[in-house]
Amino acid sequence: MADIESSFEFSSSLTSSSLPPPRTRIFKIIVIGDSGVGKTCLTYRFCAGKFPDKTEATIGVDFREKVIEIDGEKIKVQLWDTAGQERFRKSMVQHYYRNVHAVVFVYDVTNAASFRSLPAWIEECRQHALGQEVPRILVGNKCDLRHAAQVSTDVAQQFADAHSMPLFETSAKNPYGNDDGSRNNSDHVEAIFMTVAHKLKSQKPLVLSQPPCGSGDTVTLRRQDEEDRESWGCGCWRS
Ligand SMILES: Nc1nc2c(ncn2[C@@H]2O[C@H](COP(=O)(O)OP(=O)(O)OP(=O)(O)O)[C@@H](O)[C@H]2O)c(=O)[nH]1
Ligand SMILES: [Mg+2]
Repeated sequence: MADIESSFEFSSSLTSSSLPPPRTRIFKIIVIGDSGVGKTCLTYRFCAGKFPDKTEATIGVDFREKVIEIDGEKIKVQLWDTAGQERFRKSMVQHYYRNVHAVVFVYDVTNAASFRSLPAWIEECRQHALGQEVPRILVGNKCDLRHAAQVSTDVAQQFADAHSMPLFETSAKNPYGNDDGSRNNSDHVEAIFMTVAHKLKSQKPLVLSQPPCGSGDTVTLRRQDEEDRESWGCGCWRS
C-alpha cells in the first residue's frame, strides 16, 4: 500500500513539473480607415496610455502590443496600425489581412468623407476573404471636437446596425472633455479594445485554455462565455 501511495505521489509530481509553461495567446487586431482619422493616436493611446505628442502619416504598418489580463489569463493584444494613404499601403495590404482576429474600422466624426469611405474599407476586407466570424467594430474618433462634428451618432448607429457592428464614439485625445471645456460622453479607448479582447477570448475554443485535468477553470470560462454572449446579446457581433 505504501508503495502504491509513493508511486502515485511520484507520478503526480512528475505530471505537474512536466507541464509546459502557460502560453500567452496573441490576438491580432487590424485598425483601418482613411488617413488622418486617428488610427495611430488610438493605438498609441491604448498601448502607451497617452495621446502622442506628434504623429506623422503611417507608412505601411506600425505594430503596437499590450499584454492584458482577462480572468487570470495573460493575453497579448497586437494592434496593426495601418496606413490610410493608398500610396503607403499598396505593398503591405496582403499582410494586414493574414490571420486577423478582429477588425477596427475608424472614421473621424468631424470628417464626413472619412465616414463615406467606410463601405470601401468593408469591401477591402471582403476582397481579402475575411471570414464572417471575424469580429468587427466601428469607432468614431475625435469626439472632443463635438462642435465640429459632421457625422451624427444616429447616422453612424444606423450604418453600424446595417453592417452588424457595434459602434463606439471616442476621442484618442481627450475621452472625457470637449475642446470647449464641456464634458463629452465618449467611450474610453482602453475600454473599447478591452471589449474586443474579451470578445475574442470568449470566442476561442475552451480546450485551448483548459488545464489538462482540472475542471474548476472550465466552469469559470463557460460562465464568462455566457456573460459575454449576454452583454453582446444585441447580435452586434458576427460570430
Ligand atoms: N482633436 C483630436 N485630434 C486627434 C484625435 N486623434 C487624432 N487626432 C489628430 O489627427 C491627426 C491624425 O492622427 P493620426 O493618428 O496620425 O491619423 P492616422 O489615421 O494614423 O493617419 P494615417 O497614418 O495617415 O493613416 C493628428 O494631428 C492627431 O493629433 C482626437 O481624438 N482628437
Ligand atoms: Mg497613422
